[in-house]
Amino acid sequence: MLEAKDLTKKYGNFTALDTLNLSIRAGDIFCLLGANGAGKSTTINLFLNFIEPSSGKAFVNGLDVEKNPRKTKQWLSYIPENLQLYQNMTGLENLRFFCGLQGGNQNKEELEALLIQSGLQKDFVLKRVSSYSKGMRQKVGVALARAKGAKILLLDEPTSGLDPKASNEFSELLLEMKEQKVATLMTTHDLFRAKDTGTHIGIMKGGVLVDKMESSQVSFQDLEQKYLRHMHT
Ligand SMILES: Nc1ncnc2c1ncn2[C@@H]1O[C@H](COP(=O)(O)OP(=O)(O)OP(=O)(O)O)[C@@H](O)[C@H]1O
Repeated sequence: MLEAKDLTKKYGNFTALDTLNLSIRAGDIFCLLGANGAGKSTTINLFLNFIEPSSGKAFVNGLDVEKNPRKTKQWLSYIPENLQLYQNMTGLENLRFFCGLQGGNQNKEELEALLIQSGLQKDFVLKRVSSYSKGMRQKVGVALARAKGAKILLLDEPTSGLDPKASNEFSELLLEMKEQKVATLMTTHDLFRAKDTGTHIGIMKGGVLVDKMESSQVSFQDLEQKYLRHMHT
């Protein structure tokens, strides 16, 4: 579970995130929308303890991330917009390497199965990552999250630049993980994906969470209108 309590980040006089209050439970997919510079990545970075809050707190499974950085990171998996993998290594070698860093000891067959379950085509498992599309690299990221058994996913614009099919495949993976009670926080500019995949949607503007809704309670048209109204006021 992820929780923000009055979470605030300031850079000098500038407030990047303003008293955010948010709760994301097991099985939730919370999609955070907002214009460039709205504070979405700042939110993710605070949960990851990459940056310190100016005030307020970020909690992972009830633990303050500032006070328990190692413990809380163990529960999280983070997939950034551009996942950095070793280009000269295969998907399988990358997965083995990064799982090793996480303390994992899966064998070759288990790692291969994780990649295939995460949607990577079998004939790419042993190909160098330099030949992968962005969608394929993201699937390695999902495999890594699965290998870790992470119950919380932090995703920063994971589908930006993916074609609709690849983006849809990524959504399918998120929905599978939702069934396994994974809690997901995903930033995105894709209103359609937010409505289609998210259980909850938040709209951020100027560091403030200006709107929050259950996606089942709004139509796509309503969401689009709400979003545009917030951006124009
Ligand atoms: N180290 C920093 N120093 C000063 N300002 C910063 C710093 N990091 C981020 N900001 C500012 O904080 C604000 C929020 O940035 P953030 O990256 O959270 O936006 P975002 O909603 O993720 O945007 P995008 O959609 O472009 O990724 C921006 O105005 C950004 O310029």
